[in-house]
Amino acid sequence: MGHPEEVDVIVCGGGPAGCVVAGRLAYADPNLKVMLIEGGANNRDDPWVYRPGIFVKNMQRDGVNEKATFYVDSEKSSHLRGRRSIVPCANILGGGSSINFQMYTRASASDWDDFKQPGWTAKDLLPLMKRLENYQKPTNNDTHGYDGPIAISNGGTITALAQDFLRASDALGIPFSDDIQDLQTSHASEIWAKYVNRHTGRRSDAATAYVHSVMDTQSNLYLRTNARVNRVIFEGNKAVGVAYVPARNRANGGQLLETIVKARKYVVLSSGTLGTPQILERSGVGKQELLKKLDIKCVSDLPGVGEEYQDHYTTLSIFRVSEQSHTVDDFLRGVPEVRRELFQEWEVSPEKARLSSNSIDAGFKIRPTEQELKEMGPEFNELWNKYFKNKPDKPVMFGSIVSGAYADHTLLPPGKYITMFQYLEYPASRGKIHISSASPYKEPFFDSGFMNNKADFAPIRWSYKVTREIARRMDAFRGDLTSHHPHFHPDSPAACQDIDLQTAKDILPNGFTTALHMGTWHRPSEPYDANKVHEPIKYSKEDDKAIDDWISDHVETTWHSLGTCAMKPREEGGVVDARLNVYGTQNLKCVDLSICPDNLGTNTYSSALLVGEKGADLLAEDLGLKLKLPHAPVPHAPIPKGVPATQQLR
Ligand SMILES: Cc1cc2nc3c(=O)[nH]c(=O)nc-3n(C[C@H](O)[C@H](O)[C@H](O)COP(=O)(O)OP(=O)(O)OC[C@H]3O[C@@H](n4cnc5c(N)ncnc54)[C@H](O)[C@@H]3O)c2cc1C
Repeated sequence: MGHPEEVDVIVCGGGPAGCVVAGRLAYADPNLKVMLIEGGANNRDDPWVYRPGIFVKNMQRDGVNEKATFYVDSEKSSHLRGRRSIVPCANILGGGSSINFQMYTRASASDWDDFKQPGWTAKDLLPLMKRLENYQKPTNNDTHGYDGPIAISNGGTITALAQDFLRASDALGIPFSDDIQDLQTSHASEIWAKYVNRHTGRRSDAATAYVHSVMDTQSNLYLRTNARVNRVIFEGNKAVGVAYVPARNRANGGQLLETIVKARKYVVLSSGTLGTPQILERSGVGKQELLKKLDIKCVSDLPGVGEEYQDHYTTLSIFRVSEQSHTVDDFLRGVPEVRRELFQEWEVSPEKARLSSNSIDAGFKIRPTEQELKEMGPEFNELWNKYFKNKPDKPVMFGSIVSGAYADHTLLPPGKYITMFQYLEYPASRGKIHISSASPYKEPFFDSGFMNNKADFAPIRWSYKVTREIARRMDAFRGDLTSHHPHFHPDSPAACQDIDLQTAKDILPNGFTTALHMGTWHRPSEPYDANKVHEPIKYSKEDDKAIDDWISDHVETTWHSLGTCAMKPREEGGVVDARLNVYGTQNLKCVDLSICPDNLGTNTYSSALLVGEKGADLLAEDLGLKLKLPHAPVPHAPIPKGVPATQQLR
């Protein structure tokens, strides 16, 4: 079917927020013509999307994986000891929800209240949080929903390592809770839920939930993929359409090959935190001086566009575990028989298969004690007093355990691993993104801003220590993988220790070099026994410095970009108002995580969906529509036939 040249609403960018808006509006009124334009490929029925356990593959930067765009810092950062950070971002229909790690968490109530915008308090948003969820876990609070299109469950399996982690966390004063995603809990651990449908074993992505579901039953939702939105077309300051170009500039002698589509009622920008500000600037909405320099006609002078970029920061430390542990290392390494077994298991019974899981089964949210605060230095304490002290629902750090090494296995010795993730939830550092040319094919100027505020070091340092203490108290623990830890002085009591000799013999029982005396390379300890671990490791000032250097060298994105088109007053650098209208324009809204004026303490898929739901409500009001609840039934084709598929390794 050819695409119309004019529709009612154009949604630019098919991430979670864009999918919610396009799907909800099209489903509300079959006579409303809605077009969704997405820069990446269609995700429909792609087994490399819908099988939860293969998610790591989406992060391969090998020139073949097209599901992600990798934003690289334009300049080296002195805060990262001369390194450039890299922020991967989705490039596929469904956006982040088609490639993300599927970890389900939610922001604290005060995060939304802190936006200080009418209609955006946690109380206002709670009904929308509920209407998007198909919550498939037992719970004893009233904040979840059961009839929505997005499935949340524990996935196919929970590893014994997760229980080991929860017991060890409890020993350290982090109590177990049934549900720490109740918008209030800020210091507890839980079995970490996943965006996986427990009945089908599939990833619960936003395109399947909101877009394919509507396209299966109605014909008023037009989907254009592999098409990059170049700019919004204005008449005066009124948005009346968009111009898009092919995702690859490989024809037409390098000239722009624009296709114009008209929008009778609204243009919605949902191209994500790193995409939306670029479209705005190319369209003449941004800082006047920048637009002038690039010869772009200014429609609205908004210096806040592209500023105040935020993320969450991750460090990861890797530990050895016993050979008896169940980890996904051999699957990730590509051991053929293990891979075949797991893929076949998924084809036969996806609802209970190991692949119907991300192997991230447990995690915690934590706040420091008074004593810990004293050790965290003046910069963090100042931030604490301003930001956290009177907001008891805000955690400072998240932590989680992966049952395997989240790392390139070619760099690791044989054996089994767990990875401890430490996530800083409310960094004080800020970055920015701006176009460097009017061409949609030119790389933008990007500064992630990671660690450019000193206050961000102390909480990461603290949580590195906490997760190390947890690992040591786990029954499965067999040492630190020294390459993935700070380089402490060998004489320090904090120095990392690798596997003991028994574990070495378990890994390579017939190896001629197992337990070889080359003492400087392997510093084996006494056999590990978690029952004997009672005292925490003591760290000197020098050790803390080693941790801070390690943070500078290895801190990474948590893939939770937000904040570049903030919803706040125009005179404070705001880009959109509380109804998500772009200041100084008409018929133009931004609906994605770029609109967040402050950080949200959560893995951000839930928040992107929520912003999409709120945006859909606001647009429905503007258009005089009533959204239909529940949403269209979510398709799950092709239904597994109980036989192994042929195209498993592509
Ligand atoms: C690798 C990774 C792992 C993550 N893990 C988790 C997790 O475990 N749990 C969790 O809760 N969250 C996770 N997230 C975060 C979550 O997925 C994102 O916060 C969420 O997807 C953001 O939604 P969005 O709608 O704002 O934008 P995005 O998801 O970024 O979607 C924007 C879309 O717009 C498209 N686009 C961009 N520019 C253009 C253009 N010019 N024209 C047309 N289309 C364009 C992009 O291709 C993309 O599809 C992860 C994200 C990533 C990338």
